[in-house]
Amino acid sequence: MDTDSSDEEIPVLVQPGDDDSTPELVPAPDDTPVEKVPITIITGYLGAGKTTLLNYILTEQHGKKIAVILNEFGDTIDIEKQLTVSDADSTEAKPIPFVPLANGCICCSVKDVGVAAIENLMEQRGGFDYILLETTGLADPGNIAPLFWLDDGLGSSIFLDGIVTLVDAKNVLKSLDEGYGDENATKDVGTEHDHDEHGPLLTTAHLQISHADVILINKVDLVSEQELSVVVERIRSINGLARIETTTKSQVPQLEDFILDLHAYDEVTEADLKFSSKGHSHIDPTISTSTITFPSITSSQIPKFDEFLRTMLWEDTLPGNVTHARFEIHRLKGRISVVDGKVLLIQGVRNVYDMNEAKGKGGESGQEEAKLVLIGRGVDQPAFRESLIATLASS
Ligand SMILES: Nc1nc2c(ncn2[C@@H]2O[C@H](COP(=O)(O)OP(=O)(O)OP(=O)(O)O)[C@@H](O)[C@H]2O)c(=O)[nH]1
Ligand SMILES: [Zn+2]
Repeated sequence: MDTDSSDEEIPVLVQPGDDDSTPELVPAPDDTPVEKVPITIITGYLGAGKTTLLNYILTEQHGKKIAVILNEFGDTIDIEKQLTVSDADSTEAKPIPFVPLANGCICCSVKDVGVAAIENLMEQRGGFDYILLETTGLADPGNIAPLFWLDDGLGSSIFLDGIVTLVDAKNVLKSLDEGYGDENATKDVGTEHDHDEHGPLLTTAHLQISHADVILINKVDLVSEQELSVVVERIRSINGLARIETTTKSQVPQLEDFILDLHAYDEVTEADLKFSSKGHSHIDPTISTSTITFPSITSSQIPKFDEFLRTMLWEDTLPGNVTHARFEIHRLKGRISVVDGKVLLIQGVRNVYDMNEAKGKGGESGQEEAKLVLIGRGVDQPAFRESLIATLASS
């Protein structure tokens, strides 16, 4: 089942001159400015199909030399089998062992996805032009994503292209409701100072879904159509921004639409925000997506808007005199129109955010509605909009 029927028959991207099965990409000479290498984070609960997806990508024609990074050991699935385990206890100091794979791809494995490991990988420039990172099943992508989403340092050679989350159609509801097998599951919102032992359960499955740019609901062969629609609805209610696709054996119809070159962090289009505006739902008790709409702001209100974002994301509170319950923001996207015709694009992961001016003009000058989409816990409170409006109006 395709949950996004708007696009079909999108042509496969072909590298110029690539007409056989062994694409040759010419490494850039040392003195030319090198393009940033995209990294896609592949996350998903235990056994959801991450390794199956990587194997699938590596055998498909995509005209890219992909470096695959696995941050898990002891897995017995195909890719892992090809790894030399000699460096299993020390990946920091030694060069990362690379294993050549089909299609000119390479595979390496690091125990912890540390900055050092990636820098090490980047020294092999020219050897690859895309990085796929498979996280362990219990990883919280909100902790990993900001590592690759920086303005300097690593960010100069790598950019975060997107987060893809695999979901096991058969087990995901159990994971969300019971935190099955999940040592990270918690009922607290926020800090250790404010325990709420009766709050709804926050599981790793929630975190992986809430941070995703693309969600692949895999193993659809194991569920009925009715069960699947319950799963789709639940996931959509948690993350109203992500693109959702259903798969068997992780076989995505188009790699370029769902995995590679998503550019999920450098553009915020109106289409990106359209799903989330279909009203609020409370299907999942823990995480939801909420959209705040408001009129265009003036240039002089931009610092006020920034103050709202900073307070919300860095201080976990809302500016202005509003009362609100605790909240926790995982993902944020916005298009804010300014009356002079500019459009500001906002992107956030946890407490990291970025505000840029859109390259082209938005809609009609000053006519586009401003829209801010929040994904997280407790985001569905009217206080968010009240605080924003009050902060914009303050002097
Ligand atoms: N029935 C069915 N089985 C699948 C599907 N996709 C993957 N599997 C199987 O599910 C098991 C787990 O798949 P993996 O790709 O190893 O999952 P993973 O997310 O990498 O697992 P971990 O790394 O252990 O967290 C394997 O035995 C796969 O063959 C599917 O669509 N349907
Ligand atoms: Zn795996």
